[in-house]
Amino acid sequence: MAVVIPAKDESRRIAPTVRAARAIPNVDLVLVVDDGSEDATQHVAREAGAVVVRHSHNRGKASAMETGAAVVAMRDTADRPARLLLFIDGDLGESAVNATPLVQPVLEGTADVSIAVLPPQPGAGGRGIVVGLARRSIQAMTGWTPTQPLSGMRCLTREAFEAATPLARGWGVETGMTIDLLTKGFVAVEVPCDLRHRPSGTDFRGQMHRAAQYRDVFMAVNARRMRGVARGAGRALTVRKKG
Ligand SMILES: O=c1ccn([C@@H]2O[C@H](COP(=O)(O)OP(=O)(O)O)[C@@H](O)[C@H]2O)c(=O)[nH]1
Ligand SMILES: O=C(O)[C@@H](COP(=O)(O)O)O[C@H]1O[C@H](CO)[C@@H](O)[C@H](O)[C@H]1O
Repeated sequence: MAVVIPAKDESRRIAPTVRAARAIPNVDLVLVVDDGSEDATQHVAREAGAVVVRHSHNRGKASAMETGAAVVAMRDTADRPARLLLFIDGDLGESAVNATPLVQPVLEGTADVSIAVLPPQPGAGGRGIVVGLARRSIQAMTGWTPTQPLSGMRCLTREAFEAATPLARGWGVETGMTIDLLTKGFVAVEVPCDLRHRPSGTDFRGQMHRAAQYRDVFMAVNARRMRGVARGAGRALTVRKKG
């Protein structure tokens, strides 16, 4: 199994995150995708035992995830099944080992994607606006109501990952992935995990982050709605022709 960690300017937390990821059972590859960091993320991650690849420019989280999955595929071998992909954020620190419960349902085949549900995070300043948009959109398009639709800690099979590509850009990636997988018949499950991350507060920086999240989730949902409408129109056309 491979742990893929998209990381932008995470030099303060990436070392404990990598070490904890290496302690997750069945993990034989920890890959950090340095997404154009301006700090020492790549060096710190390498020293902690990760394989590191780097974007020369910042391309956003979704792009870092795609790069990570592509690099893992290059390291998969023909004599073994493709590695499961466990995506985690770079700011989890030691708590990253608590992503372990995500693996079992996917390994056993009871789910194609497992998604971490985090406990309340001290210092979190969100008001549920982006979360609400993502949750309602997923619910409307798939019938499934996730507790934490934006949660980025996810384990999935290679097959499910490929079915979810191309990923929605930036912060829309989780919402887009959930919609794409469920509409294609894959099974998702939420799993409580005792993870701690650096939450966005109520300061200007936090609000800017939420604005970007809102924009990306909105765009991911809209693109999928349009596709749904186009498919619907295609079907209607076929039915008319037959009639
Ligand atoms: O352009 C970016 C922005 C963020 N990240 C990484 O994506 C993960 C999630 O980002 P963050 O923790 O800032 O977002 P949150 O989960 O708090 O919304 C972290 O490992 C970041 O370093 C990235 O790879 N590229
Ligand atoms: O930035 C935040 O505080 C929220 C998004 O803002 P809102 O609470 O929807 O206004 O998103 C974060 O918190 C979620 C949990 O409530 C996590 O699932 C997200 O990964 C995190 O970005």
